[in-house]
Amino acid sequence: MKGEVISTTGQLLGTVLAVQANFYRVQLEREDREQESKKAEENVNSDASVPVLLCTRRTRLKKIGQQVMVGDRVVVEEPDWAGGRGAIADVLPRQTQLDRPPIANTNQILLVFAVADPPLEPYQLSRFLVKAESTDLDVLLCLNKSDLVSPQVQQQISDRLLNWGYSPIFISVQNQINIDQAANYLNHKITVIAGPSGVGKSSLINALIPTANLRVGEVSGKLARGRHTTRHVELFELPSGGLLADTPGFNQPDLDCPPEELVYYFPEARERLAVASCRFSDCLHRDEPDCAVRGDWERYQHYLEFLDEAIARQIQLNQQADPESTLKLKTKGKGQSQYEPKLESKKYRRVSRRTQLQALQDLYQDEE
Ligand SMILES: Nc1nc2c(ncn2[C@@H]2O[C@H](COP(=O)(O)OP(=O)(O)OP(=O)(O)O)[C@@H](O)[C@H]2O)c(=O)[nH]1
Ligand SMILES: [Zn+2]
Repeated sequence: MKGEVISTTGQLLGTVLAVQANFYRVQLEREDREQESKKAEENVNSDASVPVLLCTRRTRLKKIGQQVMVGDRVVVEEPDWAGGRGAIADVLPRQTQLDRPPIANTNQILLVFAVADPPLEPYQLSRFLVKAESTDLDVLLCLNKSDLVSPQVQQQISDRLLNWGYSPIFISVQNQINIDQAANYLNHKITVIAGPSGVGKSSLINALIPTANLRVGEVSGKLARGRHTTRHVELFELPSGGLLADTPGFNQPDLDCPPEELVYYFPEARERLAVASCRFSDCLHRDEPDCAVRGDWERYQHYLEFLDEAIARQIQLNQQADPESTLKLKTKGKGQSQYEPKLESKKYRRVSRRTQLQALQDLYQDEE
């Protein structure tokens, strides 16, 4: 039986597309939809094409504090086919979890940049790439507006990015170039789309999903704000299967990974470390002797700059977590305070490592 593939117990499984107040829009998995349309056939009033149920969360889940996120695969009970309602009874274990935007089970990040208008800035691109790599998800790179540059220029860009460890797909939403090729990479996956403003993200989503109807060419103004908040996340269904997250426009992503991890977010540096090791295991690849990473690769300068930033950030975090290295300010009563020795100095404690999958969060900042 087909249904057995996804559920051995005959449960209804679905994916949460959006969260609206206390309701969850759940798209049933294909096999279930066959069942559903069978049921719908039996019911004269129902619409056989409705694949989505508006669901509540069972009290039991609330009691155990089980959150339901967009992207979650859930067990749906008591489907009311005619009314399009149901109840979420369980959440399947998450494969991945992004915090900003909050999406479970994301497979990959699709970075969109333009080859021109706005011009392709290597440093900015590098930053987005490093941030995306730090999520540990697969990273896809699409370069839009290829209609604006010659094939020779495209080749130059392509050669350069190959040295960075990437094979970009050149697309033109305007001239419908390579859109199908890009779409192929999104099949049956949950993809988060990201990239700077004006590169054509909305245009691309509209080209991939004509029913999405996103506004194009709107400078992030007041109208756009409602949609562009991290709190509102929505997954759009791709016609050939797969889900795409429409995400807010965002600023320069912060690089907040621990400094010692940064190097792994450069594929070309990873390659060096795969074949050789640095003399010191805690090498930050600056001026340490016998470093396997330091060298004449193009983005080494980017690495050094991002490293400074990551170190500065870590120092700042340490200070926030521990403003006095050995003394703690204790407030007593009304405005009285005194320093007390700490029982345990946190001075040398490493900043707790954030889940890598949360690292994208600074990509998506509320525009407020
Ligand atoms: N020449 C050319 N222009 C394009 C192409 N794709 C999109 N554009 C134009 O680029 C501008 C920005 O497109 P959007 O889709 O709004 O860009 P966005 O990335 O969603 O921008 P934000 O919403 O600010 O993040 C619009 O004027 C589009 O018409 C393309 O392939 N070629
Ligand atoms: Zn090194």
